[in-house]
Amino acid sequence: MVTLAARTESRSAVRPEITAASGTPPLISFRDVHQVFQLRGKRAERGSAAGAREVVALQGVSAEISAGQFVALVGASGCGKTTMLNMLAGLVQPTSGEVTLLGRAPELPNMDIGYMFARDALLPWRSARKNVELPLETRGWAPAKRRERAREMLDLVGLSGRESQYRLQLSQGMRQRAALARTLAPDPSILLMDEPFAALDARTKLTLQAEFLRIWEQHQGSDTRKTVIFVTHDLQEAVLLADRVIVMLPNPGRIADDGVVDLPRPRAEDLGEIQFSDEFKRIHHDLFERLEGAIGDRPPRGAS
Ligand SMILES: Nc1ncnc2c1ncn2[C@@H]1O[C@H](COP(=O)(O)OP(=O)(O)OP(=O)(O)O)[C@@H](O)[C@H]1O
Repeated sequence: MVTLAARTESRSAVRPEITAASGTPPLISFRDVHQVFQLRGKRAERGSAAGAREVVALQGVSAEISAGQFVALVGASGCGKTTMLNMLAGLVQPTSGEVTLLGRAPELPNMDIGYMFARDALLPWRSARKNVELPLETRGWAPAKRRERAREMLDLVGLSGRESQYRLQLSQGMRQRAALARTLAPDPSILLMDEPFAALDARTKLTLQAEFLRIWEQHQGSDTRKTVIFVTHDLQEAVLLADRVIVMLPNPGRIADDGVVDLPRPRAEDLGEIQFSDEFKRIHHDLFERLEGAIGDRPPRGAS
């Protein structure tokens, strides 16, 4: 059943199935979060010409995310998606409001978090294997254990045989695979993914989406399932991968819609077909309408 139910107006009452069980604090909580960045230097000069020396990156953002949920943050450039990830990573403190991870303000560094970016960010002077070993080094793993884990992870993402190659010798798709292996290697329980597949061609993107989902869905229904916050511009990608889609709007950055995607799981093996299914099209269309409605500052068609 399609249940893109929780709309802007009812955002404070997030649907019961996506809130934590009563008595259990949510893993992640944003409470009335505002983020204002002061512009300096040339940006401020440009801004002042337009009458603004600051950017309201987030305004009144509230959301709760339970452990094990796969949440997509979707929206146009500048609506504050990366800022939300950076807050969870402890890189940005909110101007006002509260962000908590297991009831506490996020701290830096947090070894339970894996952060993956749109561009691979592989260190060019390190081989693929050495890149994957990097987060294990910072966590103090012994060299032999690191090597073994890196090989295992590169194998998992289809890069066995490429261990000793460097960034320049790898295609963009291979670099993203290596970056995915590096993110997953220390087995973090929370994955912050900032447009991880945006730089890929459509075919490679679908392959990597499926491989990532296969790895994530292995732990389906167990306590070890990772919580994923997945930033994307691509509504289709959001519906295909996530359990829940939070749609954001810019100027100021805010949540426009927040709903559950009730497509069956596991999906990894059928992603190619799912995107052509009637159910997928219906959810995608519904979300698109809601987004258009929010952009136009008018209720979407069919809303009462
Ligand atoms: N450190 C900073 N200093 C000043 N402005 C910032 C800073 N970080 C973000 N911003 C501004 O805040 C707004 C939100 O930025 P953010 O990167 O979170 O958006 P986004 O939705 O992730 O955008 P994109 O999809 O383009 O990555 C933008 O206008 C951006 O220019």
